[in-house]
Amino acid sequence: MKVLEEKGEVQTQTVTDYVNELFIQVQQRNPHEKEFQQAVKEVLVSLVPVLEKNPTYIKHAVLERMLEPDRLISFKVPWVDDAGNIKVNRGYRVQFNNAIGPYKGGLRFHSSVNASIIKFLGFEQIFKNSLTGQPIGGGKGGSDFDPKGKSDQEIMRFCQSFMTELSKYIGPDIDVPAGDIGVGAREIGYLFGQYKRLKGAYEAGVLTGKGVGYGGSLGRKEATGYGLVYFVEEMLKSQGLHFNNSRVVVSGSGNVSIYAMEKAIQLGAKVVACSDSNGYIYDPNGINLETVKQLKEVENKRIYEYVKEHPDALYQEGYTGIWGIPCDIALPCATQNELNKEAAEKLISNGVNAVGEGANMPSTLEAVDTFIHHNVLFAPAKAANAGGVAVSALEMAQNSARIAWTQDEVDKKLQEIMKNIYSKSIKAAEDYATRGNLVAGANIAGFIKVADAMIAQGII
Ligand SMILES: NC(=O)C1=CN([C@@H]2O[C@H](COP(=O)(O)OP(=O)(O)OC[C@H]3O[C@@H](n4cnc5c(N)ncnc54)[C@H](O)[C@@H]3O)[C@@H](O)[C@H]2O)C=CC1
Ligand SMILES: O=C(O)CCC(=O)C(=O)O
Repeated sequence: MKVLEEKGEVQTQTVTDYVNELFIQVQQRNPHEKEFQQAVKEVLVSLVPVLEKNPTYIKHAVLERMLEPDRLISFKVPWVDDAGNIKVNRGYRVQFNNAIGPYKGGLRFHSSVNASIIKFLGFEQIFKNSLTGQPIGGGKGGSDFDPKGKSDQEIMRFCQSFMTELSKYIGPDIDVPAGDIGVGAREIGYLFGQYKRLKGAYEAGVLTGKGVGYGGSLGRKEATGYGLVYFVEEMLKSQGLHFNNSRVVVSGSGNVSIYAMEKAIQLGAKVVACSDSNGYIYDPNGINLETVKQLKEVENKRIYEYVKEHPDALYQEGYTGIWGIPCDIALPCATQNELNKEAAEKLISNGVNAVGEGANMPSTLEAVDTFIHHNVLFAPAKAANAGGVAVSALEMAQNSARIAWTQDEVDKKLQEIMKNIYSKSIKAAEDYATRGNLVAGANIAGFIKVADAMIAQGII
């Protein structure tokens, strides 16, 4: 491909051809991995102006090297259920890129988990982690194990078996997993216990999201949801808007969703709807967060139970209908591709001002284009949900220094990090002629730091 003249002018068409060819290679090398291909496509399109201005990234084959994970580990996870039956699940860890720090990213336990989902998450994590400004590379992992309906003892046995294999590949300076869908403080506790037992050493920094009593950071539980709202507030402010007095719809009712609702309510918003994978609730009086926390964090119940305590609220089966509820701000916080073009159009026709992605890749490519085309303020996941991993990196820092910061100290650092990510993304969008487009800005700013580190470190 003749695009490598470092000093010569590189034609727009040529770079676009180069990027298109790269995408075809990704499709051929990763057939059937539609989520991974989707995540790659969004990034490649954003990077065209960067490659035009800096052909050195093409010369050094930075993208070719970045699109191939350093390694994808897949392993057997045998475990025994309460009835004595032997079960086998598949575990994964993708170690995508460690140019700027140890691999870092969560573990997802959900029946839908496969290589494509783990690779899309790991790929996005490279850019997100770079945006935080902290020394963390990109990784992700998980299993097709579904914790729903499993007893505590079954979950413990599964986690112990999973860690028995995973422990061969991780370490505080190698790869540091954390939680994601289906993995919270309970699972991290079991995983940490097994790692400690296998290594015979207390390596606190090997996992983040630990309980605060044994090396976890105050504020980690809240970090992704709070960080999302801090980011969106910054974006709203640029247009003279605020959460105060706004009407908000938040999908999901897990870790990210609950703390996004909490911070939005603290800032004066009225949150009128949330959901789980079965359906959604609409409460015209504003969601009672204590009830949601009790159902989801304590009792592990379905969201429809909410209406038993709040008779004015309505429950609807199906999770996409939530986007038909009129709101000023929509925060998709459940899972990938939960918001499609049709849902985006519905939100727009109902007058939505802003969308902030708490989940990873919750909007389809068509939905993102629709929001941008209609000038809806749009905060992409890589930037907007980076608060979780950012506080994970703060947890690693506290573990290394053997100190513990207060909730307030952590929260101040989180606010600062989210503001920086916002301004970095806005500036990158402006520098590369995509003014106001945070999708492009976040991809570009995240990419440049990692790409420069890769070039500095040679062909590896
Ligand atoms: N936990 C964290 O720190 C971070 C999580 N994320 C992303 O946020 C999203 C949510 O993660 P968590 O809150 O941690 O998980 P969680 O397991 O605590 O909650 C997930 C929520 O999404 C719902 N859900 C799952 N599949 C769904 C579907 N198909 N339709 C509708 N709802 C569905 C579940 O019912 C639950 O309410 C995921 O995309 C995750 O990758 C992103 C950054 C950090
Ligand atoms: O805290 C972490 O390391 C992981 C967070 C995560 O999985 C994510 O940002 O999607």
